[in-house]
Amino acid sequence: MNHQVLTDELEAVARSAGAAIMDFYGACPRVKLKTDGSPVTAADNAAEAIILAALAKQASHIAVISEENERSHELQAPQRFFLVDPLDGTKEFLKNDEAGAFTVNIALIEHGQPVLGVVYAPALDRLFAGTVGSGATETCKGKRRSIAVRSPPAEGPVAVASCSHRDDATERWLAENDISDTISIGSSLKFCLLACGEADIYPRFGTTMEWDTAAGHAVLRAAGGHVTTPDNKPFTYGKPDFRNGPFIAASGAG
Ligand SMILES: Nc1ncnc2c1ncn2[C@@H]1O[C@H](COP(=O)(O)O)[C@@H](OP(=O)(O)O)[C@H]1O
Ligand SMILES: [Mg+2]
Repeated sequence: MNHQVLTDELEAVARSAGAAIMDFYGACPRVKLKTDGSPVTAADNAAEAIILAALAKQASHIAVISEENERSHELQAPQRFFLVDPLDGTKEFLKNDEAGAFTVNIALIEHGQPVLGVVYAPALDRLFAGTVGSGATETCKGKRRSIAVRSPPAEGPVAVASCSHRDDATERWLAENDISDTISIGSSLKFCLLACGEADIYPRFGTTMEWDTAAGHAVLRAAGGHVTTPDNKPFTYGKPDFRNGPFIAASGAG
């Protein structure tokens, strides 16, 4: 299937998953703690079931690595696979505040790089989609527009950073790079703010898994940005246990 057609189909899947999440939003769903200490709720599981059923129907020949399906994490990464985080920013979801910074994430990886992805923030009704080579879009309140990264403003770049998982290494990096303007926001929306020209750089030194970053990374690539390791090496997917190392996401082409 053509990548752009697949992206369009995944937008609809992400919307269905987001609608299922919103059924639980504000309703204090029961929280379980996973072995890594991170929370999971019935909303994560409901969204994942919708996405996995849709992928099994539309692209059954492609392997799926999904956050809440722990058996999938034991797979040896093939050359082509989906990465799914049905509810990224679970801590923000549970806060139930006006920021609404939680997302549904679906990405396709080919040869270690994300080639397409969708990120949907149902509480904000912002849906980002990117197909590398064809561009990126944001659909908000029924209106779709093309998006692209911006050149950093003359007064200096604006950074984005995690809200719930800030760490000393990130603070040091921001200080060393003289970046004082930082937006704290949960979930993969950080990549999307770079992709749509609302921010310029996203340094991440704390823990993330590949499903946390793949879809946002795809949207950012499609919008003209890039992600590298802090020492400027390629940031690839299909790593052991699907665990990421530190990275810098930026608006410039790399
Ligand atoms: N100590 C930790 N152990 C495991 N995962 C962590 C973690 N700290 C952060 N994460 C990951 O960071 C994601 C949230 O990123 P952010 O802080 O940018 O919102 C979480 O996604 P989930 O909410 O899907 O579990 C989780 O996968
Ligand atoms: Mg996540």
